[in-house]
Amino acid sequence: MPATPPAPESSRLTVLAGPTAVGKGTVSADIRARYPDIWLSVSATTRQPRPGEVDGVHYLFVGPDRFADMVANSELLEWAVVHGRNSYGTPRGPVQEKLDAGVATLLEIDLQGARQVRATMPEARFVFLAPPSWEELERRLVGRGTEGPEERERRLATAKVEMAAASEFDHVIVNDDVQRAADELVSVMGLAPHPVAGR
Ligand SMILES: Nc1ncnc2c1ncn2[C@@H]1O[C@H](COP(=O)(O)OP(=O)(O)OP(=O)(O)O)[C@@H](O)[C@H]1O
Ligand SMILES: Nc1nc2c(ncn2[C@@H]2O[C@H](COP(=O)(O)O)[C@@H](O)[C@H]2O)c(=O)[nH]1
Repeated sequence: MPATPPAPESSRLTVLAGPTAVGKGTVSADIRARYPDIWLSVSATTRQPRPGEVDGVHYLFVGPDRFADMVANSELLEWAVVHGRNSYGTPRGPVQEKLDAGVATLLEIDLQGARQVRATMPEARFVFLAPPSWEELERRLVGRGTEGPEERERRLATAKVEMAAASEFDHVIVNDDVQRAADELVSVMGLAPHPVAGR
């Protein structure tokens, strides 16, 4: 019997996408807190930090010139202008280092970025985080309180496009409860979910 070829490093890569305010950041933060074995990529963005966001933790906050340099120097694994405003991208070097070291790696990116990663690393897992309903998505966006009405409209317009693309993904997880959704994501990543403390 021929030996089974080893899985490529990129099979340890999971891409999480989904519409604005569905809870990608919240679910990722829960994973960061409860699953230290999973490494979350830190994206570069030209967006201004929100209150409480820390440079190097939530994002690498860079100016447009630095972002353009990163693109020109092929420093980004993927990148996109999201919601028609700001640029976001995944620094290539740290992702490659983690994958080479055998670390389970999670990217939280938009649909355009997920499609780019699919084209270059098709062995990765692609997960779509969905809201329990459209009305709940709108409630979460308003409730977060970080965008004004105009930006919320832009984000909801993108969300319609992203929702229509859910079937492109290998798995769809409904974010009805943060810890439950995080545990389902961990399970999809091929890791054993931890028991949830206090339940
Ligand atoms: N399961 C949930 N139940 C209720 N509220 C939630 C749940 N998950 C996230 N939220 C809330 O929804 C809001 C949006 O969450 P979050 O910022 O994580 O979304 P996101 O998908 O990262 O958004 P964006 O793509 O716009 O960055 C936050 O106020 C968060 O607390
Ligand atoms: N293509 C990429 N999209 C990214 C990346 N990092 C974040 N994002 C997506 O941007 C939107 C908006 O984020 P916000 O923090 O301004 O609310 C959201 O859908 C993120 O998933 C990235 O590196 N590449």
